Formats: sequence, structure tokens, C-alpha cells
Amino acid sequence: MSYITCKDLAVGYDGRAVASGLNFSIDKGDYLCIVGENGAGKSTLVKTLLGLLKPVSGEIKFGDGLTSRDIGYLPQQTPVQKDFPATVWEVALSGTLPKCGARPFYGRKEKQLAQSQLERLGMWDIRRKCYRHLSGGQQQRVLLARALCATENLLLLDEPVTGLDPVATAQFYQMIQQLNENGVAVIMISHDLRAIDCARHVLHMNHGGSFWGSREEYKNSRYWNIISVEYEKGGGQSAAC
Ligand SMILES: Nc1ncnc2c1ncn2[C@@H]1O[C@H](COP(=O)(O)OP(=O)(O)OP(=O)(O)O)[C@@H](O)[C@H]1O
Repeated sequence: MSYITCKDLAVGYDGRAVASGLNFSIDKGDYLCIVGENGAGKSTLVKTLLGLLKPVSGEIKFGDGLTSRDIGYLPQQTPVQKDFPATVWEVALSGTLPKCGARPFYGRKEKQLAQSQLERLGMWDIRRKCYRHLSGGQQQRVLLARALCATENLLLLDEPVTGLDPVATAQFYQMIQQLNENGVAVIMISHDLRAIDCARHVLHMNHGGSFWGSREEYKNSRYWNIISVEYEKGGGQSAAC
């Protein structure tokens, strides 16, 4: 059974849909890239998958032991978040909070988990550094470690390469690719079409409808023709996946 199956899903606010007719699923180990024009409802879909909004209509089914609480979420970063006055260690450790239950402190297990995720992403040696003093790429790695502390089943990344330079972007994609090869399922929202080169499936959302299918099917669809022409005009490049 799939981790998530969405059938005729409409998402929105106060009972009014901003996107509808969404049909897609994400399986264990999958890599889904969500693309689409501004305002198409991508972030609204994310909030709905995380259980922060109720579907306007249709259904979201969780399977294979997954619930909306088992999603490791890397949100879009705001300027205030980039300036967060905490150490790398504190930010990563905060990802284990849901595992503490009613306990008001971190136990040995949580600390070991945060250490292993920071080591995995090459951030352990700078654990005492202040998060706000890191480069954009390093900050994203720390947030990734934080998300992995919450779960290793499914990561949901909302525009994770915004503001990163081309080298940091390529390194970030490679890191996600590696995690995916090690069994972590990925949902990545992106305005950067290079992200598609790494994905197995693509969900394209726009105001006139949506497409979901394999990367190959997407690249043969009219949705790809439209978006890639616009992207080339903007000087897009290919990813190194
Ligand atoms: N809290 C809210 N209440 C009502 N409408 C909202 C709210 N947040 C967003 N919207 C509207 O929902 C629509 C979809 O917004 P959303 O942020 O999901 O799009 P998006 O595809 O993520 O856009 P972008 O690519 O620009 O990030 C927009 O018309 C937006 O104005």
C-alpha cells in the first residue's frame, strides 16, 4: 500500500478550493517533485498533507503505517527563521521533540538521534556554531537533519533551494538523492525545474488542471512543453542527478 494516496482531492481555505482534481500517490522510497505556477496551491496542498488544513473535498489516505505526523517537514525559510539565535545542535535536536512525548527534556535516545543525523549530513563538527552565522546551504543541511530527526520515512521539502547559489543547489540535490537511494521517500516542491531530473514522479499543478505521472510521462506531456519553454527563457540549467 502507498504511504499517501490522494483521490479527487480539493484543497483550500474556509471551504473554498484553490486547487482541485488532485489524484496522486506516493510510495515507499518514492521521489515526487511538485511544480506549478505561483498561486496554484502547492503550499496549500503541503499544509493539507501535514494535517494543518482539512481537505475541501476528496480524500487523503495514509498507508504503510504512515500518518501525517510521520512526515519530516522542511518549510520555506523566512528571513526571521534564517536569523534564528540557536546553535546547530539545538536546531537539530528540536526535531526530536515529538518523540519526547510528555517529557519536558531530551533523553539519551533523542540526543543520539540528533548526533547521528548531524554526522550523516557532515554538520557534527560545527554543532556549536550559531545557526544564523551559517551559509544558506549549511542552514538547509541543518534543517534537513532536524527533519530527519522527526522521521526517516518521508521528507516534505518546500522550495528548499530558494536563495542557494548553483554549487550549494547541486550539493543539496545530491544529498537528497543519496537519502532517497537509502530509502527515504521525498516530496519536493520546487520552482527550479532541475529538481525534476532527480525525481521519479512529477505532480504539476496549475489553475487549468493538474498532471501526475512518471518523469518520462511528464516530459512527453503538454505541461512540460509549456513550463520548460518558460524556464529556458529564464536561463535554466540541468541538475547533476
Ligand atoms: N491563509 C489563506 N487564506 C486564504 N487564501 C490563501 C491563504 N494562503 C494562501 N491563500 C491563497 O491560496 C492560493 C494558493 O496559494 P499557495 O501559497 O498554496 O500557492 P503556491 O502554489 O504555493 O504559490 P507559490 O508558488 O507562489 O508559493 C493563492 O491564491 C493564495 O492567495
